[in-house]
Amino acid sequence: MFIWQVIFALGALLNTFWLMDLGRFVFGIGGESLAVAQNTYAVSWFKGKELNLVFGLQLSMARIGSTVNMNIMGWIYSRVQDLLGYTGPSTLGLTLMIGGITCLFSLTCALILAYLDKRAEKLLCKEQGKTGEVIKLTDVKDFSFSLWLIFVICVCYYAAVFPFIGLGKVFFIEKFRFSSQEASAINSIVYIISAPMSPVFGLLVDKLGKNIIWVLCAVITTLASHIMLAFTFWNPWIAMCLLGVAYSLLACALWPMVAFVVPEHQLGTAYGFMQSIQNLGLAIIAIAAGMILDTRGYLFLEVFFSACVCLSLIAVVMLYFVNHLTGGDLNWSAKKREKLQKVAATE
Ligand SMILES: C[C@H](N)C(=O)N[C@@H](CCCCN)C(=O)O
Repeated sequence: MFIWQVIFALGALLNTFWLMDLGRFVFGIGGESLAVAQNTYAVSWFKGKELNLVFGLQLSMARIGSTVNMNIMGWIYSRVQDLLGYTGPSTLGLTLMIGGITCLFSLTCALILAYLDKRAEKLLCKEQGKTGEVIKLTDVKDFSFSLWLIFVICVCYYAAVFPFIGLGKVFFIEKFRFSSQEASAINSIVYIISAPMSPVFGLLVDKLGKNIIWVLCAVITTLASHIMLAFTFWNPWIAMCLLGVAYSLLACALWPMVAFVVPEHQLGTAYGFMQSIQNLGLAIIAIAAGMILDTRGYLFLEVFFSACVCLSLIAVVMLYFVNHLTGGDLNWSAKKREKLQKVAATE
């Protein structure tokens, strides 16, 4: 990602748009692979401990990053412009190079993590505990129905959050007559809420367990928020704050569930699939949402997003029953999980 951020910035410096496109394309592949690795690391180190909190903290860091980026890049661009005395490709290129410093920091952290992970593996003799099972893409055919339901919840839920935020600014300007600045502020509130709230919710889910119930609460709250935005003229800050809280709760409770339904050696494949399906869904839905907006307007768009959340709700309810009927541990309380973990350790 660091290398391709530099290539992206070089593309701007040289005023070569195709090079910028290429840089972003590979950067995107790297970014999602990084997220898969992060999730897998988190599970392998924290399953049975503070896993939901760790996911909450990851999300919080990512959201602090997005918020800082949204607010600081414009300022850096102006400073570079003042320094060079003109606007244009070199100003943009230099600004993007400066932005790349965060990728360098990320790379340094990844190298330190790799070293610590290797060292811990040796100290804890983790190699000996390995089952020798080989990772194959064909593992997909062994994925349980519960895992596929988690994928459906993920794609349908995120479809009503990320593409909505993408079109949100114009929505608030058109429907609520907000100024451009007010619309930007309300549109970023979801990410701003998620930065402090995600670790809090992560801790709560760790202490209480019952992941499916939390996901259910988050999906219902999100549906209420979209319905408010679609059919009422109530102050939209209420709906957007609700959406921010619901989104933070969902992300803390949903992603760790994968660890309960797949064996450890298939975790990377499962998270990789979850993100591929999520991104495919987001790409299709972002195009569909844009078309609906152009041809039918904002009411239809909000109804469309509400329908996506409804599909996600159906999948959560199905997951609840499938998990119950198959004796799955997705909805166990934290106490029960701890008790069974102790029993397993003594056996
Ligand atoms: C970036 C990825 N496609 C994604 O959707 N991430 C989730 C959270 C993933 C859990 C923490 N690694 C998000 O809500 O941003």
